[in-house]
Amino acid sequence: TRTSRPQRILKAVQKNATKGDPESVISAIDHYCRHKEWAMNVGDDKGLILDSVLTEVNPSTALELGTYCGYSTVRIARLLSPGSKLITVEFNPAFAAVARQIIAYAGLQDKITLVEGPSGDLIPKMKERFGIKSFDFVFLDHWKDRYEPDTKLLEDCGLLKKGTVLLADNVICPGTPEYLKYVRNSPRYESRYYKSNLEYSKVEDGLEKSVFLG
Ligand SMILES: O=C(NC/C=C/[C@H]1OC[C@H](O)[C@@H]1O)c1cc([N+](=O)[O-])cc(O)c1O
Ligand SMILES: [Mg+2]
Repeated sequence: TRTSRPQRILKAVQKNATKGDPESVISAIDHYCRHKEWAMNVGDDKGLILDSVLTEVNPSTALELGTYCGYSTVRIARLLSPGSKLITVEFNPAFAAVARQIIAYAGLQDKITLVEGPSGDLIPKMKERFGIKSFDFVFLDHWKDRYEPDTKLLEDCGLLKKGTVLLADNVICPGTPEYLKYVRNSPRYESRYYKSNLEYSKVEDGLEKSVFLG
């Protein structure tokens, strides 16, 4: 049977990127997805906003919901200070298998823990399993109808602290209306919209940055 799109993305990385060089892995994926076949990576345009927010926050402990092929996982981990950690959650085992290989190709496996399973089940286990007190930064990029319930779950599990930054992809396209309503109306968050475009496209999309006020 045909290869999968994630497998073709992995092949493009192995062919065009340099082992141990995260920038070349990011460029290889962006080039493939812009010129060969679209894929749901956060991409280069929104990726620059992700980079700038990350540099500002400089998280010691970060969480990503929705790994897919590991594009944003590599984007985040490459900017982490020594000793900082990123936990990334992926439900789909086939996606996770490709992501592990792309993360290893970038040489970032020591900074990243990829956990397979539903975010709703894994979030309540974060403290006991990974010794996490709280997250400094959360990137939401998984199923769009899970952003709001998982944010409430992170609150209820005491995984957010005063100043934790949530950054959500796709708040316009495909859209996350319930999540936007929640963070923009809740007195516990200070939210701001960063207008951009859907990855490898001219369609509008953007990132919502929400600071937890405690
Ligand atoms: O569904 C999207 N992401 C959710 C990913 C869902 C997958 O990741 C978690 C789970 O394994 C699921 O199979 C998405 C969709 C579009 N899109 O334009 O359709 C653009 C994006 O940036 C997206 O993150
Ligand atoms: Mg996305």
